[in-house]
Amino acid sequence: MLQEKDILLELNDYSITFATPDGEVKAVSNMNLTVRRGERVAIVGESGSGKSQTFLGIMGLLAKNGATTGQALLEGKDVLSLKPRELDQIRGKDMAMVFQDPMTALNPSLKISRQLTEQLEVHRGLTARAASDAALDMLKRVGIPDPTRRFHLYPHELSGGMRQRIVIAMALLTKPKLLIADEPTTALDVTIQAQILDLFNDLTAEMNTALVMITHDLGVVAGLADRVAVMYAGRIVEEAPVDELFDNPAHPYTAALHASIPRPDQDVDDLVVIPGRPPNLQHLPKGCNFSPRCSQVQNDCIDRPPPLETLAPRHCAACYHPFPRREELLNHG
Ligand SMILES: Nc1ncnc2c1ncn2[C@@H]1O[C@H](COP(=O)(O)OP(=O)(O)OP(=O)(O)O)[C@@H](O)[C@H]1O
Repeated sequence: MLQEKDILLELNDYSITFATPDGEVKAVSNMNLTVRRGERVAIVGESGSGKSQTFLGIMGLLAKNGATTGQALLEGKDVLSLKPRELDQIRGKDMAMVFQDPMTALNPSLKISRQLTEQLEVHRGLTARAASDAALDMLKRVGIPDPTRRFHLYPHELSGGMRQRIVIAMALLTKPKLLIADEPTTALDVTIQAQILDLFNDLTAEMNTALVMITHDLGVVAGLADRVAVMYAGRIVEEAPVDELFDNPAHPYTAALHASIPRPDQDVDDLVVIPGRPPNLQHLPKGCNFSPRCSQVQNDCIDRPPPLETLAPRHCAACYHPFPRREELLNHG
């Protein structure tokens, strides 16, 4: 049974809209999600499904034309209702975000040393000396070779992989309770990607930091997350522990994503592609957002959006006609 003290983040009926000259864009619709302390949750979906905006909204970093409704409770406190100064206190201390491009977080004109120590002095009130020791120690932990020398370099003097390690060090320095990683390895080459993902795993586990990993690639979440939430056109369509999601995908969109993961023994020509395109967020379908592309669509799917319902312990899907569980299929021959 999930106890209140175990819950770190709770989204309740959380929505994001953007006002544009052509009308309202509904980027995130009525989202409910819980992240426990120390848990690793992957948020998976195609480009434009609302993954990044969901968490930018929680961090108070939406574009000016964006607005949120509902609640985002961090340790019971609604971060959506905080004043900018109060949010500043929490951001960087209790929750931090790492992006695909490390340069979004680094100031090109400041040495690494300054960028790392500044927040320790501001948020933790450390002396310059103590902040410098702590920052150097963190550089060692994120695997920066020769950290004392690199400490005094500018960002452009480092490789992309090194810069991303610096950003991770920066995000973890204040020991946040929640770390949001938005496609943190997409810009890096494959070997470095694996190292960086290991680093996220090891350090967040060591600090009991909850990790939200945003990715478009369902193929990378095994081993990286405890639980997966699949998003489509601004809604969570399925949520389950990672093994359960792979063994028993219930939503036709998850099943299609699953089938489109390239396998080593497969020809490129045999890759499954989901036909059609996601809906326009200004004119969402009346029923299920996936219904225009869904292979299982029936009349009720077109009438009203399916609610997220529990199918098995900790496994929910928003579908009127979910795929049966594997054991049900076996029992029925
Ligand atoms: N300032 C804005 N004004 C209008 N629409 C916006 C604005 N910012 C984002 N959007 C829209 O919100 C939707 C969700 O975007 P979001 O970045 O969350 O998608 P995503 O799933 O993270 O995809 P990606 O991986 O491409 O970033 C997109 O369709 C995007 O066009």
